[in-house]
This record gives sequence, structure tokens and C-alpha cells, in this order.
Amino acid sequence: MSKLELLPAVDVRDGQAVRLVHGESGTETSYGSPLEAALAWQRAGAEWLHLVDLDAAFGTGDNRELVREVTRAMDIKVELSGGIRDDASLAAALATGCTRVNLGTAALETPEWVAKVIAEHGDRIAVGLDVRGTTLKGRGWTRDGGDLYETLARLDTEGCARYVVTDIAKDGTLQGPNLELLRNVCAATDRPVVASGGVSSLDDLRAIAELVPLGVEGSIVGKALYAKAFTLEEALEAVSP
Ligand SMILES: O=C(O)c1ccccc1N[C@@H]1O[C@H](COP(=O)(O)O)[C@@H](O)[C@H]1O
Repeated sequence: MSKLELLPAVDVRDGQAVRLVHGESGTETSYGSPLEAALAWQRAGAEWLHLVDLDAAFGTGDNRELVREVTRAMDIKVELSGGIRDDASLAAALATGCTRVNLGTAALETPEWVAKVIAEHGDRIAVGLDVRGTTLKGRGWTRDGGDLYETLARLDTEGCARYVVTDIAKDGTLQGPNLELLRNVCAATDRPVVASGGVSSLDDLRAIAELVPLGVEGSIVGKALYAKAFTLEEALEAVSP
């Protein structure tokens, strides 16, 4: 059986590595230097880093230079997201040398542009499907952006290579992943799915790993690592087949 990929997260707000609760601005807990956090995950054996510019996602500025510095310092694969919504921000993101970018708001608000960049960049483009219930959310998860399954069908038709599925109600809460949502998304698409939101324990990761045959390729891990619920080394061991 294929192994579940783990993507430790570094979310950057105002130059600091932070974790939010439900992605709500103002709920930040700070964990210091984003570069130090990223290097720590790399040293612990991560093959991927999920790096988010939260200011760019919220529209409160950006951490573009810092994000570029972190990405360039990594020997591992980097998935970059937050505020990638037009040609200039996409070009800057791809020029960091990241492996792929994750588009959120753009997939909801400028679908023609997203179809174009999917056609141009193939699997360097993933789409983040950030949902409450089955309603997609954009602009820092503050604005409704349509129905999950209608959007998924459209993006499939346009050739989207993969989806990063976040249950906002779970994100940053340590309440366990929404396995039903992951199963439903996997049933609706043949593209790989990266799970995000709610991981609290090694058992949660083992439960997500059981969905690999259905199409779950990876899982983002955030708060649980920063809260030291387990180490990344333990997590990697837990999901190795
Ligand atoms: O990761 C978060 O906690 C988060 C919270 C609030 C908004 C976005 C968040 N993260 C990721 O940012 C991109 C979306 O950015 P954009 O809409 O394309 O500018 C997406 O990957 C979210 O999962």
C-alpha cells in the first residue's frame, strides 16, 4: 500500500509562524521563526512542507520575501499557498522553486484564470477546497464561494491535478479530521486529495492513512505538532506501511 505523505505546516503571519483556530484572524498562537520551524520539520524527516502566507490570504499585506527565503532554504518539497490570485503572485510563487502552489480564492472568484494556469502549469497547481459544511470559503475563509461538489466537478473538467481539502470547522481545533468529508470528496473525484484540518493524534493519522486506497495522498499536520501531541518522527513512523 502507498504511504500517506505528511506535510507539516508553517503558516506565516506578520513574520511569525502561527497557528489559528478555525482559520480566524485574531486567534493566532505564535511559534517564532518560520525558517526555524521549517528547518526543524526538515531535520525531523519531512518530505514536504506546507507553507502558507496568511497575511496574503487575509489581504493584510504579505510575507513574500520571508516565504521565498524559507522555500529556498528547503531541500524538501514545498507546497506554497496564500494570496496566489493573479499572474504576478503566481509567477512570484513559482519562482521560489516550490514544488507546487495551492490556489484558494482564485478558484472561486476567477475560474477562467485558474483554468488557464492549470493548463499552463499542470501538477504545479493544486486547488485548496476550504469548506464549512459543503460551502467553499475564500478571502481568508470569510466569504462564501459556492458549492464544494459543483466546483470540484468544474475543476476536474479543467484538469486540476489535486485538491487540498480543509474542513474549517476542524482546523486548528485538535478535534480529529473529518473522515466523512474526505471519503465524499474521494468518491466525487479521481484526483489525489490532501487532507487538512483537525489532526490531533497518531490514531487520526492512521485513520487518514486508511483512506489512501480511496485517493487520499497526504495529510497536513499543524497544531498537533506545535502543541507537541506527538513528534514528526512518530507521525512518519505511524503512517509508514
Ligand atoms: O491555513 C489557514 O489556517 C488559513 C486560514 C485562513 C485563510 C487561509 C488559510 N490557508 C490557506 O491559504 C490558502 C488560500 O489562500 P488564497 O485564498 O488563495 O489567497 C489555502 O491554501 C488555505 O488553505
